[in-house]
Amino acid sequence: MSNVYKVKIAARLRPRIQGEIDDDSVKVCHGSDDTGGSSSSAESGSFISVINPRDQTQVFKFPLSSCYDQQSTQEEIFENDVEPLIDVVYSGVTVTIFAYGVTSSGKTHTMQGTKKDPGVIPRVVRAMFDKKTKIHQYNTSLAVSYMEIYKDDVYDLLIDRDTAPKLSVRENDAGVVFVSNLTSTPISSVAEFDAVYTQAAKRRSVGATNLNRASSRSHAVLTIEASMVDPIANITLTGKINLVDLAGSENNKLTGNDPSRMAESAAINKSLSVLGQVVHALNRGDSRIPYRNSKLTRLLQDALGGSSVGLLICNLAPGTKFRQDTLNTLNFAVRTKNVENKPVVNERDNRPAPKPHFAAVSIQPPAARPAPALVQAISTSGSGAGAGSGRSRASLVPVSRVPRVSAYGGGNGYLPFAIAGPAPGRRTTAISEKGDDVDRSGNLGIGLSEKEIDERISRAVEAEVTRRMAEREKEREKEEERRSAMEKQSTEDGPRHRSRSPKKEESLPSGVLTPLLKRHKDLDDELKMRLHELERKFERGNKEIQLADVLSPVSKKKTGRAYVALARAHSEKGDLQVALDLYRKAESYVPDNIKLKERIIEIEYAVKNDKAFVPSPKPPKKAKGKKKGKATKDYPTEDRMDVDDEEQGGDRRRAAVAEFGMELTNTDSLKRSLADREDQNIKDDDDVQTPPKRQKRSGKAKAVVDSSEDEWVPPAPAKKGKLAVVS
Ligand SMILES: Nc1ncnc2c1ncn2[C@@H]1O[C@H](COP(=O)(O)OP(=O)(O)OP(=O)(O)O)[C@@H](O)[C@H]1O
Repeated sequence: MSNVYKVKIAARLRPRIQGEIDDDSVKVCHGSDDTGGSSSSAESGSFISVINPRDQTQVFKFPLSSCYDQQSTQEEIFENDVEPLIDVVYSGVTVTIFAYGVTSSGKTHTMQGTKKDPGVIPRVVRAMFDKKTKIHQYNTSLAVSYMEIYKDDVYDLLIDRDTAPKLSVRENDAGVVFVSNLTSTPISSVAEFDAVYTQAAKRRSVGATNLNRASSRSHAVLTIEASMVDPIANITLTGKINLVDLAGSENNKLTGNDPSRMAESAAINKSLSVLGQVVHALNRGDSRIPYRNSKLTRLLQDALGGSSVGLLICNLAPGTKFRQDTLNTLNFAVRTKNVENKPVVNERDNRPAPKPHFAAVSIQPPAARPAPALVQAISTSGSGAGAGSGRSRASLVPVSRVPRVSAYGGGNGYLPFAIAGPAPGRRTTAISEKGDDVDRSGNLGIGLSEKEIDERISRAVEAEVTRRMAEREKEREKEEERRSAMEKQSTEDGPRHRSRSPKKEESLPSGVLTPLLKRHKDLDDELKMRLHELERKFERGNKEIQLADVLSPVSKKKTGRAYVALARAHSEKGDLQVALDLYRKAESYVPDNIKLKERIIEIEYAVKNDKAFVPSPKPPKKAKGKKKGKATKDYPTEDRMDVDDEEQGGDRRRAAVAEFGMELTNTDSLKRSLADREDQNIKDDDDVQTPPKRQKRSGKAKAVVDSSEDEWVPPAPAKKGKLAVVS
């Protein structure tokens, strides 16, 4: 696998604070040193050891690439783990650093720090400006945005608290998640940033008292975006760094009984729990990752299993009362370190887009080229990124693990990773102000109205039906010829052969076959015919089902509706066989429609018995209830299948059932009974049985796995006094 970068994990144990009881049960160790140390290094094989709170003789060991002990400085963390990422940002890649940990474990201290002891954020900004002056081939500009997620709502921290509306998180067709209308303020110096940030940070804390928003109870996301315009190559690279100070997970018992506190706490725990589920699902390689279950994970999705570079700083508190939380945090850390991202360079081609040829109008995948060598250098996965230093436009491939992209190509405006509001002068064409995909109508690529599409479907269906009918007619003629040839042959062959011919059976003197046998023979013939028909239908149906599988629910309904309309028209004209075929096709798209099934039975009966079929009149509009409205929405009045006159249709159906029995009349029943018989054979042969309980049990197992997301579950007991390695 190329270009894979694992999320990097650092852990930092903060010093004991006043009044805190620290029993030394959490230690930072480096290499063979089990006693702790003062520095950390990715190469040292460092780990955190924690004494099991339930069994003091057992020690758990969590190996992580960077472990910082109580004496570690802000500078160390920045230099070891953060500074190398600045170059990654300037290569056009998105970087996300997030601080995770229980309340008061030191997340804000690590990310923000104090004036005297600045943390990651101010250091990153300074480094960004320093680096900017060294990049000469680009015209580089920086911009900042800052938001918080409070009780699963997103607020802009760069605008006045009183006027700050809830912002919506959106995703365009290219899979880019962004915050609609988030302010992005250009900054030209560290001082300018400081002014903006100080103001915003105040808003956050003011919110804690006035508007029921507290900094420690919201997730704060600060984004510095670097736009690098290369005037010679006519491209723009956009690198970003998202600095996320997560709210602390906390024990509800400690938050007090204040209902609003409890609600905050529940929201925090829920979003962090979803974060855990996302990591767990990524580790399991699930096809569905529950990013959408919280705003936090939606916004962080690019950093977890996406196309950005991620660094998770796990903050740990030394106090005994935090021991269980420390284990939870470390458990989360070891899981996250297996999450893989596939970073891409966000590059926009500034050349005007060529006029699209009518036959090739489609949404262009984004420009993405392999992440630069710098990403390789910082990658701990060892898999290496592609070189990609050339400026030529790379092939347009989706690169993230989940089908998602970081840039929007096709000569349109660039839309950066997740957290982005509409900045002035850009991302104008790919995404509208409201975050809607401007090309929504063009999604179909051919600018047709729904009516035109329906008409086209109808025409295509009609043409296909005509073709198939002609085919069937030819087959019938051939069959007829074959049969008459056989008959001729048997007549010529004389009495010996004639005695074995079916004709002979038919010509048996009356009374030799009892009426029962006669009926048996009729049923046998009928069954053969039906089986033959079923086989053909199965083949045909398979194709329809395959097509139905790839259509959206709306398209399925539309196609089903088109078939129903055509079928109805044919049944009115008296072409019952054609109508039947069309109704069956419709069934592939709307398999659960009972009325449609009934209609099929009725027409089958009419065809079989060569009887006329009069479609039941359309029902008068019922002026009540939402329920009816819904049905009408599914099927427009003229086409919908809930139009049967129960008495008329029901009689016919009952007659059909009486005549053929369900096995012969209702294809589903026949299929089912055949399938049942098949199943039974398999069981008899192999004695394979799936106990119904099994599913129940697996359900329970899942519940255990899920619950383990939030609560640390000790691994199988290790030998007393030994280390249990959690990796
Ligand atoms: N490395 C450190 N060195 C010195 N003091 C620290 C360190 N880490 C944290 N602290 C102190 O510990 C206290 C709690 O830290 P902080 O507010 O950063 O925690 P937090 O995890 O952000 O909490 P919350 O989730 O409630 O926001 C603060 O008083 C902070 O100054």
